[in-house]
Amino acid sequence: MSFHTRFAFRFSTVIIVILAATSAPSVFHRLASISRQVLPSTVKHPSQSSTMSSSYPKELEVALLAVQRASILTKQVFHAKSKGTLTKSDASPVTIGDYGAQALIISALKHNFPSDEIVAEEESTDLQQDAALKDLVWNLVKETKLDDPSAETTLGGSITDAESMLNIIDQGNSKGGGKGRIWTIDPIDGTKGFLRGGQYAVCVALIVDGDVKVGVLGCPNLPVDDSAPLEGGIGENQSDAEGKGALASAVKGEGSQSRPLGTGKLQTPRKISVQSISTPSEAAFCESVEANHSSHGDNAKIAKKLDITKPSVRMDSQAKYFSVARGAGDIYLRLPVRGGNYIEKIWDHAAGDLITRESGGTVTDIRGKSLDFSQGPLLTGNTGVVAAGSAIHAQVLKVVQEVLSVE
Ligand SMILES: Nc1ncnc2c1ncn2[C@@H]1O[C@H](COP(=O)(O)O)[C@@H](O)[C@H]1OP(=O)(O)O
Ligand SMILES: [Mg+2]
Ligand SMILES: [Mg+2]
Ligand SMILES: [Mg+2]
Repeated sequence: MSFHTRFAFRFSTVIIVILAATSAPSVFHRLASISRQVLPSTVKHPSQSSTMSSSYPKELEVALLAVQRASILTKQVFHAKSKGTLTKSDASPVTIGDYGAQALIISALKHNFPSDEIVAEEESTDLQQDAALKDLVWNLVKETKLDDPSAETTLGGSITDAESMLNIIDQGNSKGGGKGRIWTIDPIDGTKGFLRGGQYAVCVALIVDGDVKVGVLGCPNLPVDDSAPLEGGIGENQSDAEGKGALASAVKGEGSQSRPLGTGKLQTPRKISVQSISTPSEAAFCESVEANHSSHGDNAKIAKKLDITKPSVRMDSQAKYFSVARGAGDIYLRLPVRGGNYIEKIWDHAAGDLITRESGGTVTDIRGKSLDFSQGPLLTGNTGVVAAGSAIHAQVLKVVQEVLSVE
């Protein structure tokens, strides 16, 4: 790094510390006031909520609270002018929000389920080499708390210092696979969306013997209202203003739910389901903003063949799965980019896949195979994703296969 770059970076990190210190109380105050205005009904305590009837009650409760707490942290970074962004070796961005959210989620999971394994997106190597950035993440992590002390007690696992925080970030280094209990975490899915002020998601899922059993998605910039229309454009300038912030969850075989994201006690959940359309021509498409993540051209050809007239809505992250699951969108296609060789990661799909299926959707790859989470961190057995309501999935898949010439 040149002297000038280093100076600029140090200067910007100092600014972030100042911004974080001065803006945190107002952000918390605003969040509290949003939850009072928009979220009238709260459950008494998470353990008394509808999570009680679940076959994974503790796992669901901890995952929901962990995502909620991590989202408080990401929202602070979302509002900061500078987000402490680094570029990883695969040229993708990572921010202090990604590191901080991962540390908080892993500490809660390890505290509650010490023998479970974790496959998480980030690792601490770059932070170890940058003391200023590390301190920035540590300041966020140690300050971020749910505003319900009993929920904080449930999560437990408080982190003692910056060095332990690095160690905790690296406890997400399991190789995954098809045996045992494995959590997968994407602390910020859609980091590019996060940076451009669009959609992003905090994602946690529990995979048991290769099968996703629990999935939670925190989407701070999606509307609370499940019936709100999909927001158009390319997902820019979406924010967590009043009425935004939704938390989706599902347990295998038990359906899926949505609730306001909130900042403390879990709010009362509502059941969600895909929209009951029986012909794809009525469907609304969601697709990636990034053209190198999914082929926009092939999507357009498929939409045309299906006689879809509504313009496709572009948004980043697993917010697309959540949108299809609650009937705001109908079809999410993630099609291999021609000439590309990207293999999807489990943390980018596990929670969204389960939430969509538990909402009455079907999720396959372009060959019609279910997503296979038993192969390690990568979805090596799958190519692309086709997610849609079960009533239209077969028709959509057929056209996907025609357009992509899938044998
Ligand atoms: N070349 C790529 N092709 C497909 N997905 C990618 C690629 N590079 C990064 N991703 C991941 O795609 C997801 C974003 O997808 P979308 O474009 O649908 O929002 C993110 O999980 C992002 O990781 P990350 O978690 O680092 O943001
Ligand atoms: Mg990333
Ligand atoms: Mg991701
Ligand atoms: Mg990520």
